[in-house]
Amino acid sequence: MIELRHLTKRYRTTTAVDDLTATIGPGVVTALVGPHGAGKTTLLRLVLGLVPPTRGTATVMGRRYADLPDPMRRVGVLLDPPGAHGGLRVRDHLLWLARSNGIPGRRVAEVCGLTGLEGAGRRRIRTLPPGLLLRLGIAGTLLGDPDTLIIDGPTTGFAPAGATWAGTLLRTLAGAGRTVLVTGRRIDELDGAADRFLVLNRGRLVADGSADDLVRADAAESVLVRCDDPGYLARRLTAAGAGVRFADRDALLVTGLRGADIHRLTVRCAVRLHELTPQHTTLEQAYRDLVGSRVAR
Ligand SMILES: Nc1ncnc2c1ncn2[C@@H]1O[C@H](COP(=O)(O)OP(=O)(O)OP(=O)(O)O)[C@@H](O)[C@H]1O
Repeated sequence: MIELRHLTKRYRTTTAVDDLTATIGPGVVTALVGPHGAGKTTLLRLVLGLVPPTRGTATVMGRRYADLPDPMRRVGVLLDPPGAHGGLRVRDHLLWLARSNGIPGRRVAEVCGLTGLEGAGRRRIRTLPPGLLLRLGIAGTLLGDPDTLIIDGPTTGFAPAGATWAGTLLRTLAGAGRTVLVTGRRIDELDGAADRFLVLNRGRLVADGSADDLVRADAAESVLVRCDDPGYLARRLTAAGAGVRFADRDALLVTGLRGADIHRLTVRCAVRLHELTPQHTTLEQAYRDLVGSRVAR
């Protein structure tokens, strides 16, 4: 269980994390998603005590990470792929990691089995392709059999098969009762992996829910409108406080007003309506609507 209470981190001119409150519980994979600079890494660094908060608290199982006894057995952390010891063989890297944390060497074979690295134990780390490096990173987080896993970008930059593999493993680990927190910039890459999304934009939590919740919330607010004078209607809708953009040359996508209100307005300003359809959006579109045009590739 990870608890964030009014968590805030200000750098000189930037509020990287802004008054964030959330509980990240066991049994599901929770994904922290947001574009470049949204504050994801800062949030993880705050949880791990690598930077002090300006305000608020972050605890793991009720304690600050720095106060956890034997943290590697409680929290498995992967912030960067393990590239630093490129000359080491996979098995030796994991053995070194286990021994330096008081974990029995037999765990190495177990975590290699869990992550599909059985055949790669003798390979040198610098020869591993990104997908195997990710597996090695995750294997390292599992050595201490922790209740909580924090993994930065497990699906970022990998081929779809690698992202699917990571998603399936993370779901299995969460299904066994662990708390699993992952991050990413692209929500579509995490769609199969995560049960719950915390969407971060400019340091603020702008949505919290399942993929279905996010899609439903977005669809409820968005209506496609076709009429004989979209430019004029767009101005009237904007004046009425709606968000309006052109979906194509003669269709408007309207947010902030319900279909019935839009209909009333078209009658009042004598615009002939051709179509008024609440939108069934995609997760990707819902995410774009939440974070604006800042979605990174
Ligand atoms: N040490 C620092 N000093 C000053 N500003 C910082 C520092 N670390 C992060 N920031 C700023 O805080 C904001 C959030 O950055 P952060 O790295 O947490 O975002 P992110 O969501 O992880 O982005 P990315 O996906 O690009 O890694 C950015 O505006 C960044 O420039």
